[in-house]
Amino acid sequence: MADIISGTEMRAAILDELRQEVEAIREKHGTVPGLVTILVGENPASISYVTLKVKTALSLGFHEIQDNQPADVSEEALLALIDKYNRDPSIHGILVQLPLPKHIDENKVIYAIDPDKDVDGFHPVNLGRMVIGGDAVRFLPCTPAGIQEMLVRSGVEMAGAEVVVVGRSNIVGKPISVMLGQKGPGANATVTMVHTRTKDLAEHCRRADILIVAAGVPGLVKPDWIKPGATVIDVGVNRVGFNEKTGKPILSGDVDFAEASKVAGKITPVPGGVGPMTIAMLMKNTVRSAWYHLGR
Ligand SMILES: Nc1nc2c(c(=O)[nH]1)N[C@@H](CN(C=O)c1ccc(C(=O)N[C@@H](CCC(=O)O)C(=O)O)cc1)CN2
Repeated sequence: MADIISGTEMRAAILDELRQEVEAIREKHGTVPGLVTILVGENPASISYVTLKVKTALSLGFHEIQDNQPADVSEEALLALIDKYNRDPSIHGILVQLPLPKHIDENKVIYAIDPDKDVDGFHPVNLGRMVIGGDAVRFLPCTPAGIQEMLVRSGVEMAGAEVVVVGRSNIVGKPISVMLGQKGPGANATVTMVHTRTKDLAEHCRRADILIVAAGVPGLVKPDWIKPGATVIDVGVNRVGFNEKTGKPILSGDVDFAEASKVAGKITPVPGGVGPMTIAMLMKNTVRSAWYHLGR
């Protein structure tokens, strides 16, 4: 049976490390990292992610502003709000929860965030810095950064490994493909990015020493798509039903976890895998941003 890579346990360790940094910032500068989370509308998944982010930020002692806007807020009003936080010196990180309602141009909103406060790492300036790599990097997108951190902390050898990434989103597939193919520690892999329209998708997956699945299709990857002993990172957090007893959604990954565990060497669960790491990395980026703004 595969070893389970627990994002929940790793998140706890990372948050402990960050708590010490928050203390160091407080002692040195008499202030704390400031994060604003902007939520538009009432998408249940977004509400639950933002609630987790706010709770985590407060548990670390951040200055946290939760700015909720109605679903029909105008694009203009949202851009004005971002401008306000861009100019607020107590705020080091601005997060706009995605997806946004259809009448708002997501790219316009992302571009409006000051790249030096873009703790999501979605602004083209930060994506460009990520592609350049090395010292140019400022904020890595949170889910890919969480995946890389999980691999490093689990002792998975990436240098020379065959990595197959299923999915080509701007949030996960594209950035993680670049990051793991970079020169440097926790990288140097040979990366293939595929998607649900790739011919012989299963065949590509079978070559992977590290298989990263971010397609948003529940149960897409079957056990016979996995090379025996491979590391499988399941990024899918799909809501496939609702548990009336617990009052919580039923979550399923993009990988058939029970069967895949019999073939893989290491595997991440859903829930409790990549998701918690996404939030830990957001906190890490916000602490990093505070250091930058305070002139470390
Ligand atoms: N502005 C952003 N929007 C979105 C991002 C993002 O990084 N920035 N990523 C996703 C959603 N996401 C973060 O916002 C996210 C997804 C999942 C989790 C998580 O902890 N999942 C838990 C289960 C939680 C549940 O009950 O639903 C788990 O996997 O264990 C955190 C954050 C899209 N939007």
